Amino acid sequence: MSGNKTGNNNKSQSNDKSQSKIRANRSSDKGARNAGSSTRMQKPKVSARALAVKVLSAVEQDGAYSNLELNRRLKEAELSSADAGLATELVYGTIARRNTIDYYLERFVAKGVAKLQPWVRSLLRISVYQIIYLDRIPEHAVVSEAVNLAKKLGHQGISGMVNGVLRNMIRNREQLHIPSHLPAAERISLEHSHPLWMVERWIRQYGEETTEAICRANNEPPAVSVRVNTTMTTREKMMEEMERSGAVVEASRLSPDGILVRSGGNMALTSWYRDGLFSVQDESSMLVAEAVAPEEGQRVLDCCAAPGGKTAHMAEKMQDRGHIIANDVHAHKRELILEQAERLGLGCIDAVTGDALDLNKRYPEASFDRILLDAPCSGLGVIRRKPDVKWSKSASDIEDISSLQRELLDCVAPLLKPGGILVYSTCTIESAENEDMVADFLSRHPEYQAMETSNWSQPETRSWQAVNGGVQILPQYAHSDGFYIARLTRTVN
Ligand SMILES: C[S@@+](CC[C@H](N)C(=O)[O-])C[C@H]1O[C@@H](n2cnc3c(N)ncnc32)[C@H](O)[C@@H]1O
Repeated sequence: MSGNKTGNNNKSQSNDKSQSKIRANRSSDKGARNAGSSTRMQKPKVSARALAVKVLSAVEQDGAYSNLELNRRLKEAELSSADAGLATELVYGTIARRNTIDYYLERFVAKGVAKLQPWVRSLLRISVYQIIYLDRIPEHAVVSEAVNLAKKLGHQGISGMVNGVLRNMIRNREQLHIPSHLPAAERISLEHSHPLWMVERWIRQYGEETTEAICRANNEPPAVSVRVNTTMTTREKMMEEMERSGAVVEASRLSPDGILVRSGGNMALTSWYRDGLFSVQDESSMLVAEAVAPEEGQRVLDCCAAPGGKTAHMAEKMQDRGHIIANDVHAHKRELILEQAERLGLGCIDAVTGDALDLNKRYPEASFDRILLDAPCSGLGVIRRKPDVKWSKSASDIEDISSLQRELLDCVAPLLKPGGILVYSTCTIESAENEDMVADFLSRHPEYQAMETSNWSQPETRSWQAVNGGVQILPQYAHSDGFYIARLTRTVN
């Protein structure tokens, strides 16, 4: 019996290991391009592991965003591409697997993980991450690197403790598994490293099996995909050009404008990107403009537009003919929208700053053919890209953001022309922010109706759960981000 359990766990760990390997390859791809011509011979200012420890400590202690902190420190450190890849892997992997790692560490750290100094905790976590999830680094190397770093950052006592904990774990490796007899929520939370409250919430919404699939998918490395700027080229031509240069690409089955890039380096650093031939965007996110289906010459309102990915996609679909008002509450984000528009050569976008809750005071009733409300949300659909979201959000954040979403919908609803289309989208999988939100809106707005999802979706997406004119995309369906997209119309009075 126990042999079986261990067997299962080993299997899931080896799958996890191969997933991490893919993530590492992708990271070092990214590192290679990021490092660019500055791949240096001289000794780097800091090692990959020291950098990862500093980033993780800043995330935990100061609430820093892992991506910003990592990018800033990578720029300063000038690591080789391989080391930049390792540092990236250690930061994201350790954040993604934090629950599981701490569960294992807890048995070996005498005074408890919570009582450790933040940098020591981070050092132990990255070391356990390497031991469990990376098969390319020998265990003895993990221990000696950790001990050396502990000596450098602390003192002899700490390095001795680090040495003892890690060696003890390696000696007792058979203890590193999650008991299968635990209640489902607890087991999923520990095995796939998600907070218990989140797992319990998803089990209530989706059931155990789907919740486990969501959590497993959230630990996969995200795919790289680009959206072709159809005002400049076609998907076929773009794919041919990318293949000629050695990239491995395939056409997205979700979006007619999307290309999946299986290998080819950091797409945002290519001349194609600089010249505006494509944008880097997740496949689920590309479906939003598909649902809006803006037509040439129309007047479109994008209520919460920054940084402008979907605004630009809508402008491309309109062949840059018509008028899109791209609004965002943050003045500094207007620049981001303008940069996108300029890079992509799109002139029909008018970027404005203001609270979307005031849009009904700024524009006359029934003045737009299309409205996109890509609402601020809890972001629980993009955990693969931003694993910190798991640990930084709470159930009360979902309640707070839901009440803003409700107000936003009410405020922009009168601005749509009868017969027009309003798309409400989020990058979360929380029903309170998604189908329940739309059901509540429809119950209070008899002038609105849900539209058939099959009119805008691709054959691939037709089997996905469709409720109230909306499609709930879960991350395991097509290995794309979790999104909700609802398409509503205002009936002609
Ligand atoms: C999900 S993001 C939008 C992403 C964007 N649609 C894209 O595709 O690039 C939500 C945006 O809403 C903005 N936002 C938050 N509250 C807002 C409000 N009250 N009014 C207008 N914009 C708001 C945020 O600044 C953020 O940029």
